[in-house]
Amino acid sequence: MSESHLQPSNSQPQTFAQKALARAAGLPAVEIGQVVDARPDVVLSHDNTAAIRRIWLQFGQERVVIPERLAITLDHAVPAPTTRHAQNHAEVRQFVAEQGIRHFWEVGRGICHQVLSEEAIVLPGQLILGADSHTTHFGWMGAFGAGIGRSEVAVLWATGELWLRVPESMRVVLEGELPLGVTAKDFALRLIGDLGADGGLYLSIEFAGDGIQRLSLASRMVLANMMAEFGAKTAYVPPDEKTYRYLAERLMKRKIQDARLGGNVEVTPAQDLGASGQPSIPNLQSFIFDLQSSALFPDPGAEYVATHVYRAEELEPYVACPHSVDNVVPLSQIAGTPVQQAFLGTCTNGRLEDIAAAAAVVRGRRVARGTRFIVIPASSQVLQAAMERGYIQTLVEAGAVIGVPGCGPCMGNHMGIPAPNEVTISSANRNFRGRMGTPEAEIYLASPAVVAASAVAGVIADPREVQGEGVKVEDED
Ligand SMILES: CC(C)[C@H](C(=O)O)[C@@H](O)C(=O)O
Ligand code: SF4
Repeated sequence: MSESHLQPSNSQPQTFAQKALARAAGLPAVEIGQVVDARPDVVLSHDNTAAIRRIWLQFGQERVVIPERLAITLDHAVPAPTTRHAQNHAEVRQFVAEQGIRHFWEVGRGICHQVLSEEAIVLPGQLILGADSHTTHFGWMGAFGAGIGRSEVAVLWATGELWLRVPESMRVVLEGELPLGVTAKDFALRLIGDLGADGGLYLSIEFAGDGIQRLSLASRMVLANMMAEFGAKTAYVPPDEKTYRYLAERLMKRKIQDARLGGNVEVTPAQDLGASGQPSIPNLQSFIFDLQSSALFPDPGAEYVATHVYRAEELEPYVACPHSVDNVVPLSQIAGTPVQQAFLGTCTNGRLEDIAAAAAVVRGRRVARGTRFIVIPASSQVLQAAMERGYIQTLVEAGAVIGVPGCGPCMGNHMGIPAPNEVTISSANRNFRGRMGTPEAEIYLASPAVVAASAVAGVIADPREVQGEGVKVEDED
């Protein structure tokens, strides 16, 4: 039952979370703490779709009510490593076919959060609820993304709506420019280290400041993604021209492809390809304009539980030590720790700029004897772009192993499970005991450049020292 009668006046300053949930609930405005019935624009699930289906079947429904809003990827254990996984995938495919789900991506396309971003399935100001804790990811574009449980997803399939409490918000400001070799991952680790893994519990983390706007889109994804490890309900980065352009290009491409495939998506002639076969600029502009109009921004004077301000120049590379993401120390304190495995990938740090950073570090070097370097691009598009730019060749020449786009060993499914007592340095977001399989393994979390530097050094290492002059990687957005 919603409490929508508790409507505040529209004129009070609102946080992003208030605005986004008011929109999703079809209300003019909502109070912090109010419970609303929200209708998400997108409902995400992945390999766990089959398990959700078993819950949903108990409702006795034959058709999900919002098939067009479902987005499903196979990414967590792909290609299927065991018969059990293969059976699970088969069930997911059957569900997709039976329910006529258009937004489905097969094994190898990539990790759900990356794929939905690349396909512009979610747009600024929208609400995405996903059966995956890192659905906070979509804050990179100014969408409200939140992880929910499997039964909640089953309820959404059945009814199209779910109650949510409007969270309180925390404002996190980054001022200035990150020094060479210091990344969004380091900033996220520093924040979580300072305030604890529950420092953002059920909060909406609103990023702000010129330091945030300077970040590449890929780096903004790192921040929003990592906020799941801060206990946050959602995260928000204000969208800008870069965001709109990225999404507009992809949205336009997808709509045109859908129309060509004979789908029921309406594409007006104005949105079709120009005579050259290339999308013409005015059409792209119209998509950009639509995205700008749907974007939501917090009002000045909105209510925050706290504001934390960081000066980018004062940050340095950090590492989260075993066995918790808030066990954070400066890299310099832990450098020299031997590692048997270095893992670069995941929805946190498996993008082109991450692979570029790693390639820049290992170019002309070899992975240390006694250390494996596993690189898994977050998506097939990332893999392709990394091949075109020669990064994959550089990494393979250095002795890295390239895996199929997907989650890989991130949660201990396959493709790089450590042995007991081994140490892994990873670009992922979680390092709790047993995360990659055995509870006896140790996991350190760091930025891609640190992971790559450690792979060639065989010990946790500073990329700025391995590289000599530091690692300057161009913005790849
Ligand atoms: C399997 C899935 C439900 C899980 C999550 O919710 O995050 C996974 O993606 C993870 O990172 O642990
Ligand atoms: S890459 Fe890791 S954190 Fe991201 S969705 Fe997959 S298992 Fe979860």
